[in-house]
Amino acid sequence: MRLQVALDVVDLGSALGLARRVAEFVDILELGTPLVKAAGMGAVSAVKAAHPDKVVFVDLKTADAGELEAGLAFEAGADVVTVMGVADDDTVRGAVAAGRKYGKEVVADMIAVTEGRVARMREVAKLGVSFVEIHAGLDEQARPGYSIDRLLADGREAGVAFSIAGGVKAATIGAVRDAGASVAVVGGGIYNAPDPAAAAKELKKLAA
Ligand SMILES: O=C([C@H](O)CO)[C@H](O)[C@H](O)COP(=O)(O)O
Repeated sequence: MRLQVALDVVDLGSALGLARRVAEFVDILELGTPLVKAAGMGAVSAVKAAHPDKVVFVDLKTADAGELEAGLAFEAGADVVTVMGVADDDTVRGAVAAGRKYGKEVVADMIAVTEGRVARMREVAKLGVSFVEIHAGLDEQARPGYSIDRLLADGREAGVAFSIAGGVKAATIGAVRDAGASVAVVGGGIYNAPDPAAAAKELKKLAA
């Protein structure tokens, strides 16, 4: 299973600093949505230039104009972008069309799809996304009683390639791997750690 770090910081300097510390232990560097909104597509180019050997994942969370938004990120150097799984099918198709044009990948982020999530994951897979991200966002995680278990259950049931995001940490990354995920996404479990590099190293070992 591959390890993806979500660079959920809001300025490019912090993102580059965090990426530099953890890159050797991760497979995928994600520019989180807040970073993209704060720093723009220039941040995509800067991270790719600093880490040409890493997969650069740009969490656009596109909800409309799929081909246009995905194309902007691919032009800037993204290897993978996200489109909202809850978006219109034509938005997903548009992002996928941009991916085909640039020879890059599109992931459907299933954040906010709670009812009928497995069925929707199968639909977007048929629309051509490379895999789905089964995701509980930061607001959902903050609610009392949040558990990653439902994400894992949906992954096991779906029969499509998936990643898991939603507060993954050392205590849960083994269960993410055992559920069959291709990628574990970790944000706070790395950037909030006292030593992000040590946390990433440990997570990589546990993910293997
Ligand atoms: O995508 C994310 C979130 O919606 C903020 O943009 C996070 O990057 C993702 O949830 C991973 O972060 P953690 O949940 O802190 O591991």
